Amino acid sequence: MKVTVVGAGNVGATCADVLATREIANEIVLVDIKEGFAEGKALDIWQKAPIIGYDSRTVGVTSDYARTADSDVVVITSGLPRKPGMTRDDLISTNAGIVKSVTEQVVKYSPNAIIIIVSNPLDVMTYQAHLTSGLPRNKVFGMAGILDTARYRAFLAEALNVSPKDIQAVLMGGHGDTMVPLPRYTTVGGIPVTELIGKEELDAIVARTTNGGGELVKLMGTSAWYAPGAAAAQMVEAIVRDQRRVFPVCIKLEGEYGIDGVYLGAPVILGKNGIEKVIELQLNDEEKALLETSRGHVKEVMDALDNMSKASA
Ligand SMILES: NC(=O)C1=CN([C@@H]2O[C@H](COP(=O)(O)OP(=O)(O)OC[C@H]3O[C@@H](n4cnc5c(N)ncnc54)[C@H](O)[C@@H]3O)[C@@H](O)[C@H]2O)C=CC1
Ligand SMILES: O=C([O-])CC(=O)C(=O)O
Repeated sequence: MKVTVVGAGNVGATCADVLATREIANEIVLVDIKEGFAEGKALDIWQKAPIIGYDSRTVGVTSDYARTADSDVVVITSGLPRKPGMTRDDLISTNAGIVKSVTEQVVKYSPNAIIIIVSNPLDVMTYQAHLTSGLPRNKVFGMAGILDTARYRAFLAEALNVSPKDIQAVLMGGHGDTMVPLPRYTTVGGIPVTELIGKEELDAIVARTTNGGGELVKLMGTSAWYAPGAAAAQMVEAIVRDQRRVFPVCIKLEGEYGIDGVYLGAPVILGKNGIEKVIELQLNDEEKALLETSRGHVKEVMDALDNMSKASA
């Protein structure tokens, strides 16, 4: 299996490192626009192989997409991260151009690849990649839900003093302030979380999760990368190993949840064809209202992208 990761910065290099360390693909190509940067990161990861003990090969290139040809999966992380005081949406004008030009090169050399978008604003950059690639929705989708639920699971594990492995959770909606955590679907070793934690503490954890990216931006001056890179690698693994994992993923909804043509997080089955199935939960009225708010917000940003594209045409 051949996997390309575009953007050799914090998230892209971490993703490539997890892919190599866990031998998820035997060939991993890292691409960046900055001269020599991807080459250096790939070489460093390859030099870690004898120490940790893996044989996945990492190769770095500067904008040489011919070297990415016939990739099975491509992860796009290229683009600016936000700084304190910014929202993810503030990145739209710069990152839309980057995601567009990168996607053009990716599909030119790997027309059959499955594309996973990571660049922000996530839902709208996934829309951009879909517009540029012309790929069906099962082959171009975004990473956010695994990260958002991982944060939520980590906070809960700390509060309950249990292993994060035993916390199962799903969330929906856009990757931003309007994300829709679903505590009703959270279990701890099969036990509904509401039996183990009080409402006030759970509400505080949900609120911290919603602001999970912002908390790290404030602490570090740039956004997170260890968990995001690992989350993207976990999606690649589900695809290349045809695991049929159930994850929340950003996908174009086509009638599910009564929503058509908007990119939002929803639970799916992820396997060798990319998105194998969108799972429809029976949301209650409160959850439906939160999802509607999220839909409205993401649609506004999608419309802003359409207007930007018209203005520059
Ligand atoms: N979906 C999610 O949950 C998350 C998304 N992100 C987003 O991922 C993106 C990357 O974040 P970081 O890795 O921290 O940023 P970074 O600045 O460390 O790395 C970005 C890399 O993209 C490269 N790049 C820029 N234009 C390019 C082009 N045209 N072709 C190839 N490479 C290009 C840059 O040279 C840089 O090395 C940001 O947009 C960030 O907001 C970050 C964390 C989580
Ligand atoms: O917060 C950011 O800008 C990066 C991101 O999407 C996250 O870490 O959730």
